[in-house]
Amino acid sequence: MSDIMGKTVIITGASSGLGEATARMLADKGARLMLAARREDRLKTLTDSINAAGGEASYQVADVTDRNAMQALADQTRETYGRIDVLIANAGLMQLAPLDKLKVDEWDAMIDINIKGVLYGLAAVLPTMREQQSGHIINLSSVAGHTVFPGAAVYSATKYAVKALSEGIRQESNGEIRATNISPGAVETELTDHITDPGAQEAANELYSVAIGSDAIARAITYAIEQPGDVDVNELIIRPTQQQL
Ligand SMILES: NC(=O)C1=CN([C@@H]2O[C@H](COP(=O)(O)OP(=O)(O)OC[C@H]3O[C@@H](n4cnc5c(N)ncnc54)[C@H](OP(=O)(O)O)[C@@H]3O)[C@@H](O)[C@H]2O)C=CC1
Ligand SMILES: O=CCS(=O)(=O)O
Repeated sequence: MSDIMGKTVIITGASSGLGEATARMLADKGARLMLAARREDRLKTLTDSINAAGGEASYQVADVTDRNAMQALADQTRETYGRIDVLIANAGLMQLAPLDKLKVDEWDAMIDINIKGVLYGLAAVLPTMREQQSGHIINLSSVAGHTVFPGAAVYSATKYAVKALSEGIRQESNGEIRATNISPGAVETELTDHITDPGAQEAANELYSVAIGSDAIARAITYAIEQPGDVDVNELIIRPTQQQL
């Protein structure tokens, strides 16, 4: 199976931003979706809207930091659709602040969601993909996974880790699993809403003054999925044309 029609796709972090935009685009192209996040009201609204428009979507509430919940998500996807073709490990948290502020709880949360969340998703779907001898893991890294800037050290560390995981999956794929690392720059979503440090918020407002829309990233993810099965798009960086960082 090489294009999108009929492919079963799990999207974590589907309740807003990039996950929601990608869900809508893939549904339009005939993917069968399992949408996951913590906010059930958002997931239900999105799922109903996709199904009402003739698409095929289900949802499951799942916290990516809970390994059992991620396994249950994969199990439910198999039960609903019979297979798992693509995992989009998109759920993420960005809490920028200088290291001196010692926002250790925020460091923990970013490490848990951005790194362990990606790993728990991988652990949940990999056995099924091996059994199928095919699958596609799409991880959301960031421009911050390619460069570091003041206030972003811990967020960057998590996104460098995501990039390393994507490359590791590629190298160990044994020709069965495609691995795509997506690195967006500033995109208009709820991502910056979780910054608690006023100085970092101000810097983020400046960086995000040139932000582009979520559809740009949805198109990049769609491009990676719709390639023929022997073509593995490994790395895409998508920035606003006006972004300097
Ligand atoms: N927007 C941007 O400029 C950029 C974004 N990215 C990355 O893209 C990804 C998506 O972010 P974006 O759409 O922008 O931001 P949003 O804040 O809009 O979306 C984040 C999503 O992650 C989900 N999420 C957060 N924590 C958890 C958790 N513990 N368990 C399950 N789901 C969780 C949220 O859902 P809920 O709260 O309902 O659980 C939400 O759906 C992130 O990995 C981010 O780092 C990378 C570079 C740039
Ligand atoms: O992940 C966030 C995008 S940027 O700040 O690194 O450009």
